[in-house]
Amino acid sequence: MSVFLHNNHLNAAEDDFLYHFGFGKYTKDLAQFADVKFVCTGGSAHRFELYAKLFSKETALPCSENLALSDRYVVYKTGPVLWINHGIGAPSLSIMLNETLKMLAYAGAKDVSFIRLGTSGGVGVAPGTVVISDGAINGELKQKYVQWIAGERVERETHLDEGMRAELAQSAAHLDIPHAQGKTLCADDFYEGQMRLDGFFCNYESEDKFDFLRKLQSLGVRNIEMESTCFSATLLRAGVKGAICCVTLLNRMDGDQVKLDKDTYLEFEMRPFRVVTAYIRKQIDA
Ligand SMILES: O=P(O)(O)O[C@@H]1C[C@H](O)[C@@H](CO)O1
Ligand SMILES: O=c1cc[nH]c(=O)[nH]1
Repeated sequence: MSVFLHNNHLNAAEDDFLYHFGFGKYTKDLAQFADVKFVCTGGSAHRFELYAKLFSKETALPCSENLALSDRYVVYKTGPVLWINHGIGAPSLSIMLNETLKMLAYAGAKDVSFIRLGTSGGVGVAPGTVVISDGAINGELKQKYVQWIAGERVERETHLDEGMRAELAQSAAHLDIPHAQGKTLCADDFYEGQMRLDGFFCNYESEDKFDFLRKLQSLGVRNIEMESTCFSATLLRAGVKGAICCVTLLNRMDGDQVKLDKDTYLEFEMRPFRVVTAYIRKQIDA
């Protein structure tokens, strides 16, 4: 199904400059994105440059240079797969999704799926576990994404594609990568919103934190990050399939600080990549 614009103010004949990518309809031939089938995204620019170049090496698909002309995001293309970082949190992710979805709509891309490859904090799961999300909940512990528009509170449904989740889980199993299925809490900050005790501010006690983590566990939550509700709700609204694959850097039941040595961090960061690229290569048989 085509990615189509949900905005009748945009005129097909007029220019549209995608400011945060640094290019637009009249400055870059967006037709080059017509064959895109997968958009892989996650927080850090360096991670997605690394992923794009590794995927290119493994598949012999050529890797573009960074197609973004701004310093906000990177956009790499390897055949039918785009690699775009989204920064930290829903506001940054929302900008990236809006501009990526417009770019794909202008290009006439069809049957595109988005996958978030990220890091997270585990809730009762060991560090290094790849959590493949079956739902996203917000800070109110509801499966909703809340936007404020015109001073009004707008609630959006969150949803993740069950077929993709199951196939990603199968891919993890085949690769012997420790994985779990569960809901993901999308917090609006890294410290108090995730009930860390090590932020600059902390007005609650340790037992409050553990009460909350146990409550999350009882709701089926297995990890905490900062983009899942915006990611899943925006894609549902756009009519595009989405999945979330985040490795845990720690078990929050055992502490708050991320204290991995560089090699372990890099090995953990490669786990979602290995799971997702095995899944993608099966789809595009590259
Ligand atoms: O994709 P990343 O690794 O950025 O996801 C998590 C959630 C926040 O973006 C960030 C906080 O450390 O990592
Ligand atoms: O604990 C963590 C680790 C990574 N990202 C988060 O949002 N929380």
